[in-house]
Amino acid sequence: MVIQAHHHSHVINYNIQKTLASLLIAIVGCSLGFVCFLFKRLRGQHYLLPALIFSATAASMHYLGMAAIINAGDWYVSNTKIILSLIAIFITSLVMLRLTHLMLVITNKNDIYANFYRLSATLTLCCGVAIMHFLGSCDINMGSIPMSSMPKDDYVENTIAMTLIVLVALVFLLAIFIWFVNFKEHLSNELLKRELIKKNLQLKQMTQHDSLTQLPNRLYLQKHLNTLFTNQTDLLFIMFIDLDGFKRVNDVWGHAVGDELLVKISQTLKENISREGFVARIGGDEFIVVVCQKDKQVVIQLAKKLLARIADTYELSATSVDFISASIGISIYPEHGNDVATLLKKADVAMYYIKNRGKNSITFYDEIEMTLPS
Ligand SMILES: Nc1nc2c(ncn2[C@@H]2O[C@H](COP(=O)(O)OP(=O)(O)OP(=O)(O)O)[C@@H](O)[C@H]2O)c(=O)[nH]1
Repeated sequence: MVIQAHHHSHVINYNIQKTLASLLIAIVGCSLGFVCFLFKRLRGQHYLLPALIFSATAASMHYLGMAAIINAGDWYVSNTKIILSLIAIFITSLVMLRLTHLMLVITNKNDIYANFYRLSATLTLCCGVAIMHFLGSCDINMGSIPMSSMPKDDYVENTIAMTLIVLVALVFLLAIFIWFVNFKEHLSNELLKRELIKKNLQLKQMTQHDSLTQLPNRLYLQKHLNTLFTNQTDLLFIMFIDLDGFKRVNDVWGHAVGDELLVKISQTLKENISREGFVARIGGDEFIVVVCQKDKQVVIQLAKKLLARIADTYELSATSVDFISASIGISIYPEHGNDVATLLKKADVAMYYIKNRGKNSITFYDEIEMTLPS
């Protein structure tokens, strides 16, 4: 179009193959650049590759288009100007992509900022293409080549051919635009879907975990135990751990310090259980440890280790605490029951049995020694 706008003393003709090739490159390159940009956008802000594709496309289109002019006369462009034109189109492509990204992340597309970014992105790309065009063709001298010296089939009459080419290009661009609008819709749906999945996961984490210690809560424990019951071949040991003397920490140093201690004890339990079992917090200073083991002695050793670790000294922000211990009652699946409520109740009864006999110890549930509350 710009070449057409020049005032020439003669008719300019174009090599049809080269002209079509430059249009094809423009269409394919722009589509590829946008697809690459939009897919990258899903993963992060990477503009480099799409900007390279856009600038390579614009440069190929421009220089191939120039080469398609049959009677261009002397045409020479210095290396410096070629390099400058490439830098200009690359930088403007980067800026255009950044502005497009800013526009796309605004949810309300009629927002004044969204319109500002949309307009700025368009103008930036127009400026980039214009700069590249003028830098890349300012030294051209439209000479006149006598028509009679050209093979007849090698060129087409300027006006009709160019009109046809521009019309075909417009149809292609319209198709790409419609595809792009649909794709944007698909993209925002995809982003919304991801956001929804993330929020659902957060919600699940919140409903199934204790907010203070981030340990699984009673709900999660119940689900976990039910899953274990269906898949379990070994014995399952359910340890009911209740801290001894915890209330004193709250009473003397306040709830914040008590919270701090609970977090530390949770970490201690997690570290000492690691992959041997599962730890949950089901109440104030009550924890459950589930261990899948064939050997009862191993479980006794583990429970003793937990007692020793819990009785460690804790360095807290306000004080150090060295008087905490724990009472641990243990029930066994399937010996003591095969549902969560019964097994937790029996482990709880065993734990109270210890509490009433001096605390800081472990015991298994015993049908004869202990009585279940009715
Ligand atoms: N800081 C803090 N305290 C809590 C939380 N939940 C419950 N508590 C407190 O924990 C205490 C638990 O009571 P107890 O188990 O009777 O206290 P204890 O001193 O360990 O008593 P024994 O088990 O008989 O040794 C209560 O004072 C509750 O208010 C919590 O999330 N944070």
